[in-house]
Amino acid sequence: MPHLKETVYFIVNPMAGSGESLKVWKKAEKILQSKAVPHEVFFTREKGHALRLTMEILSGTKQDTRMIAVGGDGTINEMINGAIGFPHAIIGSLAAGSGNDYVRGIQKTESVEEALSLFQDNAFSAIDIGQFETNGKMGYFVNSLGMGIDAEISDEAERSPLKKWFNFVRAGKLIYLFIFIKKIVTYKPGCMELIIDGDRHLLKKVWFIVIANQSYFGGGMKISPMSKLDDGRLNVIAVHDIPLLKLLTVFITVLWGGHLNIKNVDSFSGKMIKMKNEGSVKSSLMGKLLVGTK
Ligand SMILES: Nc1ncnc2c1ncn2[C@@H]1O[C@H](COP(=O)(O)OP(=O)(O)OP(=O)(O)O)[C@@H](O)[C@H]1O
Repeated sequence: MPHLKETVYFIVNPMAGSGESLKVWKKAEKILQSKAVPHEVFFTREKGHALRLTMEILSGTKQDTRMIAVGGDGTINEMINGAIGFPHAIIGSLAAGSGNDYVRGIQKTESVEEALSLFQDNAFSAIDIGQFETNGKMGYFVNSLGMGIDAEISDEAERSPLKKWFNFVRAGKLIYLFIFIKKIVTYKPGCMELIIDGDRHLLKKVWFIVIANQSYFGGGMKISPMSKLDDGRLNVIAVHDIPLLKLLTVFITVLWGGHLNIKNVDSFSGKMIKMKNEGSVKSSLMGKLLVGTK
């Protein structure tokens, strides 16, 4: 375990939460200075930079190294992908994005003070990490990955110029709801083949399937309340064959996890999951990563 005298590395995404991250960093910096915590800070310049910085820092040492993202789920996701293959990486995040599902579900605190104290108190746990393969691309995740309307919503939210506006009025999460309402009219649910640890499930009219390693997705929706961070399994939630009105109730009840009582919402769990429609995603449990948790 690292000693308090060892440098803590911060990677700040100045664009996360439409600039909110810089305010979060200023607050964190004051706390670090007041407690004389040795630290170094790097500011990301573009997409992919947090991943490269993480690899560079970790390849320069073999000692346990604490690295903290100051950003949202995109930033911590890049850092996790950069930390793969470095067993001395200890990763954490300060909530500074618009969704912040990582800090909500994994670190279990969105407070800057509490998050920093986790790292000072060496409050770390090893959590499961998922690996995925799609269209020849390989990557890693600790939150979730999805196929269907959910993936299209996340993708559009990420690219939407409206995200900045929603963040500006401090309603960052509403971007997902806004795009969902737009998509629900145009989305055509299709058949999906799901193979979980060798068992095949053929699902008709699939609206979305989420493979979750932790409870939250989409900026605070409790998609997978039964997910456990260290149980060595991934959870699968599939919403299919559902009338439109009932689908709307899924998107309301998912806020507290009540959607699992709806007949057309199925849940599974396993270690190796394959999803196939026009594209395909293969996902499996990969190993463990040490992160700060309450
Ligand atoms: N300097 C930069 N300029 C533009 N984009 C950047 C820069 N640095 C990082 N990025 C990209 O910004 C994107 C958004 O960051 P991030 O996901 O952390 O914030 P967010 O979208 O506000 O939060 P959340 O994902 O929790 O909703 C990431 O995909 C990241 O790669």
